[in-house]
Parts: sequence; structure tokens; C-alpha cells
Amino acid sequence: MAIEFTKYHGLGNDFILVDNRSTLTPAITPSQAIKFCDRHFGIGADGVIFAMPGQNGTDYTMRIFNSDGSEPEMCGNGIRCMAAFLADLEGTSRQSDKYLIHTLAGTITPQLMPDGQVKVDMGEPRLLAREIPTTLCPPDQKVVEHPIEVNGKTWEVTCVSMGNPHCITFVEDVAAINLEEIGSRFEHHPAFPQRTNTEFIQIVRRDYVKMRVWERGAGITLACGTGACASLVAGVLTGKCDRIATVELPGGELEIEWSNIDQRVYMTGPAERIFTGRL
Ligand SMILES: N[C@@H](CCC[C@H](N)C(=O)O)C(=O)O
Repeated sequence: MAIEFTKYHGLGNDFILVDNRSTLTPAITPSQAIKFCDRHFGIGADGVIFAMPGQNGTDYTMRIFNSDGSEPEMCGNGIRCMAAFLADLEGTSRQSDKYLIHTLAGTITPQLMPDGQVKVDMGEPRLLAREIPTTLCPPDQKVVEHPIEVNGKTWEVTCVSMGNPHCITFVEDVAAINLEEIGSRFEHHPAFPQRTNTEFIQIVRRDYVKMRVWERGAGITLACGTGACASLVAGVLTGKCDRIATVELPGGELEIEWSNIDQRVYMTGPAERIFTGRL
């Protein structure tokens, strides 16, 4: 079997993109995705993304396997990469192209901007415990600065779903967090039945925060788009952030807005092609 692929990244969050436009069956299996993502024995990536035919009136469908083979509902940096991939495949100019993309988190709309950035309508955040999902609070309550015991310490967490689950903790200094040690403990905490992505946020100003992330199914990554959106929402819910802020990640910056007009979250950032290959 030969697979053609193109590798893209969004702020160092890197993906193998596969042209899967002829069928809704992914070209490779989750166990093959684990091998492809291996940084020593494979291509190396945080995930594999399949560009598939649209469903329910959308232009395309995006499916993604994490580097551990699990399938998340959404990926923010990934959908920017998917928009750039589609523009490359279609040979269109990258100005003002907007795609309606079907995902397991609903329809998401990335738009290619004249400056080469991609702006994504990420939809409305989901805030109730049952929507995260988490058992930290009763199902119809929001989880805002709620205590959780992890690794022998009590943390105050705020939980937000951007289609996928995020558990956010505000800290004085993100550099001081031992992410290697505690990331996986948050991910697999019994309060999160579908596991969770975990973000640590340092407020620099109301409109500028620093973030480090441990991703469900991928571990430490250089950036997480859904995580940046969820963190800005958590910052607003806790009164720490304005509705528009820059999120600084190890791989670079994202501009995030939680609109108080339509309550949707908008994310703007880069998507870069790295190389094309055949495996
Ligand atoms: N890096 C992504 C998120 C990918 C999915 C995540 N690992 C999960 O399992 O939910 C992003 O940029 O949003």
C-alpha cells in the first residue's frame, strides 16, 4: 500500500494530511496512524488528518486520529492546516476562501485571510459538566474554579468543551509547571470519562496570556487551537481576561475572540505546509 501525504503545522502542532476526498473511510487505520506519527520510526506528527467528502450540506469532512490512535471530535490547529491543504489541492488562490467543514464537534468554518493566516469560526463553547464531560459538578452546572485533587495537590480548574474536553488551571508561572509529570494524571483522572486536554495559563495582561498544554492522546505539544479557545473562555468566565486576547504558546501566538454578539469563538493563526511525501 502506498499513501501520499502532505505535512503541515500550525505553530508547531504538526499533522500528516491525507487526501481522502473520494471516500468517507479513512485511508489508514488508527494503528497505522500511531506508526505514521512516531517521530523515530515514522513520519512524525501529533496526528493524522483526513480531508473527506462533505456531509449534511458541508463542503468537506475532517476526521483526525491523535498520535495514540484515538479519535478526537475537533482540532483547532488541524482545521487551519486542513483549510490550507484544501486550497493547495484545489489550486485556488488563498484569499477569502471559506470552507464549511463537518466534524464530530459540528460544522466549523475556516477562512483563508489575505495575509495568509486562517480565521476559524469555532462555534459556541459548551460549559455544562455533562457537555465537557466531567463528574466534577452536577451535570447541568458550569465547572468554574472547582477543586480537583491531582498528584497529591488540590488545583482549581475551569472546564470548557470546544467539541473536545479541556480542563484549565490558572497559575502564577507556566514555566514552573512539571507538565511531563502531571499532564497525564489530569488526562486520565476519573472525573473525566472521555479523558481531557489540560491547559495551564499565566495571565500576563487581561488581553495577553501564556499557555502550556498537555493534549489528550498526544501529550505535550507546541500549541493547541481548541485549548487556546477554551482557555480564553475560561479567562472570561473567571473575570481574568477580556473577550479578545492573544494566547502565547511554545510554538507561537494565536488571536482568540469570544464574541459577545453571537457568543461564538473565533481563532486566527497560521498554517504552513512543510513537505509532501509518499509512504
Ligand atoms: N491540537 C489540537 C487538538 C487535537 C485533539 C486533542 N488531542 C483531543 O484529543 O481532544 C488543537 O489544535 O485543537
